[in-house]
Amino acid sequence: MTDTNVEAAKRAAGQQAVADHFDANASYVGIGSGTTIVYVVEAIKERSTNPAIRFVPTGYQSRQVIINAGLTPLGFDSLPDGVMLDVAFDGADEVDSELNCIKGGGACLFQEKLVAERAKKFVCVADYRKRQDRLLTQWPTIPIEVAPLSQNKVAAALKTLGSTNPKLRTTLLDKSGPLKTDQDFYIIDAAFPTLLTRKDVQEGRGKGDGSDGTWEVNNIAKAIKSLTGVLEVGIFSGLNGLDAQALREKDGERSAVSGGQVPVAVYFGMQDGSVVVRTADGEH
Ligand SMILES: O=C(CO)[C@H](O)[C@H](O)COP(=O)(O)O
Repeated sequence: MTDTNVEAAKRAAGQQAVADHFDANASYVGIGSGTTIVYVVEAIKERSTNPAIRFVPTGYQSRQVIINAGLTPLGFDSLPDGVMLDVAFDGADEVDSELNCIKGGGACLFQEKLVAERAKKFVCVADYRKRQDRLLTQWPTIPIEVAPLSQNKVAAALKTLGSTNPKLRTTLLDKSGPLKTDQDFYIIDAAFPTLLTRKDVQEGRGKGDGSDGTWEVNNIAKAIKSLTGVLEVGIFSGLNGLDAQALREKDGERSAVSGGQVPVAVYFGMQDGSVVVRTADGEH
């Protein structure tokens, strides 16, 4: 499989995700980071007719992609109070059968989570390499954004949680030192054994709470997030945006405080040119 085929798979995923989830009358659209999102923006550009539409980026690279496409960016902190994004699109490093994702391969996880949670619908686009049953199957580590001062302390705590080799991410030129995120924080990439899904725990494949060496996705995300010095964890888990929104509306609360981190759908561009769509109901 050549790089050209991987790029074709990404483009096919982006085109179909936009065809299914982008409404040309939308007012606010979240745009994530990475290489696949470029194809989403390309497809949006072909369809967008509303001159007042605004695109909320998840970091520097994402903002540049929006601007280079001739679209108008809007900072997350400029969104009007109480307004949710109509939809947010983003890439993923790995996706499990319950639609939990690992993100942060491009070091943008904090703003990506802010944007995903602010969207009525969060949609992911990826190529076939990211389509797995469990997280940490092919993608090796959980990216974690940490305050520079806390890096040693967090790395030690990650080892006690069972991470074999938490590593500070450096720039491509190793000698230039630690990579800095858009928040001027560091990234620790922490290897753990393959993570269990909720179903795995229900079916007795492990306790999933770390006590027997197994971790379920939501449990490890919470355990890492609770460490002082951790800004955000590159695991997107829990309820999806539509479920979270339905719960808020049922409870009579329509605020834009928190949507879901889990996509309602993930579009995987496949090696044969087709696109597989994974939702809570399965794949088609
Ligand atoms: O989380 C991300 C950046 O932090 C990206 O969305 C993720 O790494 C996917 O990137 P790509 O589309 O290049 O595979």
